[in-house]
Amino acid sequence: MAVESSARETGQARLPTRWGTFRIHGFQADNGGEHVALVMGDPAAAEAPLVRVHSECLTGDALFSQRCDCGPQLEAAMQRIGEAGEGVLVYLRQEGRGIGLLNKIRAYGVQDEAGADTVEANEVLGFAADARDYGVAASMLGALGVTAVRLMTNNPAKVEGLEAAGVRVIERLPLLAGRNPHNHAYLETKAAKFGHHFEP
Ligand SMILES: Nc1nc2c(ncn2[C@@H]2O[C@H](COP(=O)(O)OP(=O)(O)OP(=O)(O)O)[C@@H](O)[C@H]2O)c(=O)[nH]1
Ligand SMILES: [Zn+2]
Repeated sequence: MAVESSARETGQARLPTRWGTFRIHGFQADNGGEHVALVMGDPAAAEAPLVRVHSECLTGDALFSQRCDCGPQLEAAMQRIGEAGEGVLVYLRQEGRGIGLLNKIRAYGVQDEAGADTVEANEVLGFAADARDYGVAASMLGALGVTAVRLMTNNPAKVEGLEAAGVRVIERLPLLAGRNPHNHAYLETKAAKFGHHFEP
């Protein structure tokens, strides 16, 4: 995926959900990528609003896959923003840690057939273990008037990536949801190889 460094807003609308009514803002990245941000309250006026930067996972977010923890994390983040009455969910279309949906499915196949873990499978296919870039997320937050955040994530590379892109991460808030027998080994690999924090 070509590196995306900035995005411009293309339109916005009401988005009622189970957790309250957000405004959905559409963004187009400089390489044509399409991303959205769900906004509740007036995060631009807050010192450091609650923010989730969520990487697209069609299988987990929309198709109820239990191979990962993405769907329950997405729900938990939206619930927490709804309870707070203020915050931003940046939904980044960086499927499969940036390699895309079809390559992620190939990587799942390598995991199933060759016993590779999530990192090894990407490497077998010639990809970086994590090909994501957070420049576009920083650009979207900036367009929404947000420069400092309380970030819901377990991933230290996401904190570093956002800070390198100019977002001040005041606090990291754990987002523990959706552990199950099918994703246990995947989550252990994330902790061992990417340093994800899974302590409560
Ligand atoms: N290439 C690849 N991508 C995967 C795999 N499993 C999940 N993903 C993708 O990984 C991304 C989510 O990354 P995670 O590492 O689970 O979580 P994170 O966003 O880095 O960290 P959190 O903020 O704590 O959720 C989504 O884009 C998923 O589609 C896999 O086995 N291979
Ligand atoms: Zn997932």
